[in-house]
Amino acid sequence: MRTPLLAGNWKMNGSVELVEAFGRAFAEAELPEGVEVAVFPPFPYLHAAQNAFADTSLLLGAQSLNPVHSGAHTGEVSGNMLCEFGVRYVLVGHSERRQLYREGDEEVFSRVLAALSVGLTPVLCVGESLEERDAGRTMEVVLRQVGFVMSRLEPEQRACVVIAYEPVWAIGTGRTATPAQAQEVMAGIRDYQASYNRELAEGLRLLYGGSMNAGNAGELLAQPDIDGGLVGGASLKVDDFLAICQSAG
Ligand SMILES: O=C(CO)COP(=O)(O)O
Repeated sequence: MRTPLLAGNWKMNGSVELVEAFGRAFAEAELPEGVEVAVFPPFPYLHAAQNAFADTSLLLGAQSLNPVHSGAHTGEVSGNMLCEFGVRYVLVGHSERRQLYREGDEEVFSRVLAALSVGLTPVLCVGESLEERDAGRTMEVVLRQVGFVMSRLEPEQRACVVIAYEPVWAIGTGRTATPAQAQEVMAGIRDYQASYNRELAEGLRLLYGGSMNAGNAGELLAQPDIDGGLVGGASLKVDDFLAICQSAG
């Protein structure tokens, strides 16, 4: 069935020291069998992470990529460059990028394509604002974000995408979606995919993100349509992140 994925998005946090601490802790840690764990440090730490994680099962993720492969794009990083550092996953469409850097659906789609073209697995982030939830528009917003990308992909490309549902109001606020709220949206995303292709929908990996921590992870991860987590703040503390990974068993 679906392989659970626990993904730690460090955002603009961390240090070489933290990378090394994760390497040491995960080299000794016993993780549940069949669970994938990936850490997404800022770009400058990818090389250190590739070395520090060499003796662990930790996979490497990146937080963004430019849609084009090279050229006059000062300050940007391409998918090819990420691959050189052993990166496997890349976040696309995180709400912070949508809000702070004005990345709209078209932009998100071009980044998903760029990731797929170099063999990276895009983690497509979607989620509604509090205003949208209060207006009863959660499913409409989430399915628009999902559909904009997925409906433009070939079936074999769709099969390579991971989707992370992160309600914007739950990110960094300590206000987690209840397991029932998260499950309802995840099931809605899977049903929507099933309307294209049932088999693809069954294999689609769906992560929950938004104030996930060691205390609430077990209950969230026990939901039938939640296949893992995209963890922000709690992924910066090695013991907390390990505890979350262990609750995926
Ligand atoms: O945005 C997130 C992960 O991408 C979630 O962040 P928090 O876990 O800090 O709420």
